[in-house]
Amino acid sequence: MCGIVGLMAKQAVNQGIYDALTVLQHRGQDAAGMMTWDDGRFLLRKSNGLVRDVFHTRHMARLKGNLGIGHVRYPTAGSSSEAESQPFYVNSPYGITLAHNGNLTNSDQLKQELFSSDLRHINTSSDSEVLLNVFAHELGKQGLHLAPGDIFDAVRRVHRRCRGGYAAVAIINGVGLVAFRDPHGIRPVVFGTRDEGEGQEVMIASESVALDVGGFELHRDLAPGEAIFVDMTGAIHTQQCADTPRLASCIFEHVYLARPDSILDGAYVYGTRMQMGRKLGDRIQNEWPEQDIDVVIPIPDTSRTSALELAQHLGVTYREGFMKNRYIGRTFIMPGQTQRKKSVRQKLNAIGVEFKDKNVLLVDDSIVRGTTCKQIIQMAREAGARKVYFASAAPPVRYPNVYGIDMPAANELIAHGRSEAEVGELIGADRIFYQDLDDLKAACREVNPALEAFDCSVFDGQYVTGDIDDRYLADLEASRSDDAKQLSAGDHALVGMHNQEDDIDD
Ligand SMILES: O=P(O)(O)OC[C@H]1O[C@H](OP(=O)(O)OP(=O)(O)O)[C@H](O)[C@@H]1O
Ligand SMILES: NC(=O)CC[C@H](N)C(=O)O
Ligand SMILES: [Mg+2]
Repeated sequence: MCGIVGLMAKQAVNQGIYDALTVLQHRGQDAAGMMTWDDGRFLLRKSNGLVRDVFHTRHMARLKGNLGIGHVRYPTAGSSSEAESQPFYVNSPYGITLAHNGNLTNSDQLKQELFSSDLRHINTSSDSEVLLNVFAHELGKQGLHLAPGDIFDAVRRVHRRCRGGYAAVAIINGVGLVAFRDPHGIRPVVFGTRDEGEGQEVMIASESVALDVGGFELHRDLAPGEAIFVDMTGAIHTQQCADTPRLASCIFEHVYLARPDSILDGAYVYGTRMQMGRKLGDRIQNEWPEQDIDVVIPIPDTSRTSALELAQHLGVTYREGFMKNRYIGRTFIMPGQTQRKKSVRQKLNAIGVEFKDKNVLLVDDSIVRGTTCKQIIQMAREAGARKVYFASAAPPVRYPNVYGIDMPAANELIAHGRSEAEVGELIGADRIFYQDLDDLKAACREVNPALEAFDCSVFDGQYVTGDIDDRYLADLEASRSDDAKQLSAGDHALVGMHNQEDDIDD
C-alpha cells in the first residue's frame, strides 16, 4: 500500500500536505513526493526516503500554491527508483499529475495498448504511470473545456480499461482536483472539508487520520467506483462511474495496514482490531480450555489493540514485554529480506522480568514471511520463558497479494502449503493459534454490518477482480520475488519528470 493525499485550500497547501504525509507514513517508507499547482505551473519534489528526509525547508519554500497532491510509496510494481516515486506528471492533455495507491493487474496489456492505439509512451515500469496515461487519454477525448460530467465520463472509461486495485488523486491543470476508487473499493479513500472563514477547503486521503491532523471534518469514504471532482472554487461534485460497483475492500487494511485511529468504510480500525482479539480469545478458549498461559505479550506496534482485548477476554495478565525502538520503521514494508531480518532485533528488545519462568502467549496481528515471529520466539526463550505460545490475529497468509501489498511470491510466505501446526513447529512455538477467516470477517462486520464482502485473497486465494490466473502469479513471482528484485537492483537509471532545476544541491 501507499498513502495518497490531495488538498484544495484557500492558502498554501505545502505544509498541510506534508503533515498529512507524515501521518500516512506507515503506508510507505521508501519514497515520498508532492506536486503543487501554482497559477498554471506544476511544482514537484519527490525522492527516496521518509517524508522528513525528502522535504527540506528549501523544497517546501518552492512548493507554492493552494492546490496539491502528495504520496508516500511502498513499491509493488517496477523498481524503487526515484523516477518511479510519485506523483507522476503528463503534459497532454491539459497537464495532469497523479498519485496512486494500489496495483493494476493488467498494466502490461494497458502499456501495449497505450503505445499501439493511444500513441503514448510509458517511460518507467510503474503501473501508476500507466494509470495516469489511461486517465489522460480518456480525458483527452472530452475537448478543451471540461465540465464535471466530462471528468466522470473519463473515469468511467478508466474503470472499463483498468483492472486491479487503485485509489488515485490527480490535479488537472486549471480545472481542479480529482480522485477515484476502483469498482471493488479495494484500497481506501476518504474525503472531508474545513472552513476557516475563507470558504470551503477539501482534503482527500487514504485514511481519515490525515484529515484529523489537518482539522478537516470527515464526510465519508468514496464508494467503490465513485469519483470526486473539486473545482477551482472548492465546490465538490461526486458521481458513481463504475458499471457494476461492489465493495470488497482489502481486509488486510484492518489487520495491519491502516492506523487504528482511522475509520475505513465506516469501521473504526481500532474497533475491528479489538473484535479480532476477542474472537481469537474465544478460539483459544474453545481449543484449549485448560490453557496455562501466565501472561499475554503483544509484538508492538500493530498487535497491541487485539492483544489487550484478547488478554482481557481470557482473563490473563497483559504485559508489554517487548520495547520498541521508536526510530525504526515498520519492518514488513521494508524492501529486502536482509534488511527486514536485521531490523527485527534493532526494533524490538525483551524485558527479561516479563518472561523469566513464565508461560507466555505472544500475539501478533499477522504472520507473513515469519521474519518477526521466529526471532521474537527465540528472544522470549533467551529471556527465560518456560513455554512460548504464539497467536496471530489474522488467519494464515498463504497466497500472494496483487492489489498493492508487496507479497508477490507464494513460496516466501511461511504458511504457504503448510498446516497451522507445521508453521508453529517451523517458528519454534510450543503451540500456535490462528484466527479463523470467518471470525476475521465477522470482527469487521461487528463494527460495520454494511461490510458484506472483502478482498481476502491473501488468506483464501480468491481474487475479487476475477482476472488472476496461475500464469499471472508465476510472472509476478518471477519479476518481484526477493531474488528477482536483488537481480534487478541497480537498474535505476530511468528518466522521470525532473525535480525543480535548482535541486542539484541534494
Ligand atoms: O511475518 P513477517 O513477515 O515478519 O510479517 C508480519 C509482521 O510485520 C508487521 O510488523 P511491522 O514491524 O511491519 O509493523 P508494526 O510495528 O506496525 O507492527 C506485522 O505487524 C507483523 O509483526
Ligand atoms: N503500494 C502501492 O500502492 C504502490 C503503488 C504503485 N503500484 C507503485 O508501485 O508505486
Ligand atoms: Mg508488527
